[in-house]
Amino acid sequence: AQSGTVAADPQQYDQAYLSPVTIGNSQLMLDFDTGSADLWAFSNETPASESVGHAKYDSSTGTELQGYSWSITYGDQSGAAGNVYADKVVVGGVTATKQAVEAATSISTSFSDNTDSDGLLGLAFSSINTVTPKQQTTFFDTVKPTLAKALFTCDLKQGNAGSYTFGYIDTSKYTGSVTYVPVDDSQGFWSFTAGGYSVGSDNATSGSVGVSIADTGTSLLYLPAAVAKAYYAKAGGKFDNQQGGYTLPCNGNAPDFNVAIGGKTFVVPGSYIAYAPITSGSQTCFGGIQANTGIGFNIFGDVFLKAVYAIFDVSQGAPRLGFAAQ
Ligand SMILES: O=C(CCCl)NNC1=[NH+]CCN1
Repeated sequence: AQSGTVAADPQQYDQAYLSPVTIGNSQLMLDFDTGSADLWAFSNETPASESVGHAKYDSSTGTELQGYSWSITYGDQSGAAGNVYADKVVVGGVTATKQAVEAATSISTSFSDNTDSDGLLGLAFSSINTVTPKQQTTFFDTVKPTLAKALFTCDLKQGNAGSYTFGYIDTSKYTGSVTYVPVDDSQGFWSFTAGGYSVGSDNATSGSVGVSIADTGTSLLYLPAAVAKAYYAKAGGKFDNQQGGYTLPCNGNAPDFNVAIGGKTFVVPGSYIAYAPITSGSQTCFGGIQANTGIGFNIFGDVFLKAVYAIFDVSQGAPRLGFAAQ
């Protein structure tokens, strides 16, 4: 049975985390994304003007799936589209011999401009894979039958290399016990229900955060408008239309955000919520917590995930998420 581990290297401000992946004879840095289900890469089929500075998948090692195509748009309105190949994909020693690899023929500017990232490796449920006429499986779903345990884990860190594992849980990566919650995969996401919250030292949680997805592909933590408002009222922040979200002082006094999941309280340090100066050198920071207005559910992105050890587990039949403090 297979198992393995791969580094998750943070970009500036932990905006995304990149992991080395071998596809055919190409070595690329991909953004592992539990909020989507396509494995796509810059490729020899990507216009040169859109792929400056990126490593590219050389599709000559693959078998083209004739007439297949893909097209994806993400929550932040970025996107890409292209053709499909079957090729060997290796992640941390775990091998998929015939993985659907989606070669980009067009890519939005936010991906072209981010030269650290050579594509995405989707880890949401294959039910939202965009390949047509025949939907394809994610890397995790492809290798799942060969894994020692049908699960993968995510150990992201603030400003330091973390890791993803496939097929095993690294018990040295967390403290205390793991709290498991049921996952509703009906929309293709790792969706769970978060409970009460509190701000700063008062640890008695109140209110209810609600339906949320665990999404490594999203940088920030998107919460109900009322929860975001309550946080920034205590953090001395404000909603800044010009910045398009809440901002707060970068002065190191931001309060922690505490949220109950499965009856256990998890703490997002205030330092993660003073996310990044709005412009270089500014004493005003863009907030790591923002309102989920227009999304329809909460997104527990990297600002939350780098505070915990997360286990994406389908080994019990029904999918579940495990969270532990790190
Ligand atoms: O698209 C989403 C949000 C799903 Cl609700 N997350 N994944 C991702 N990948 C690139 C930007 N965002």
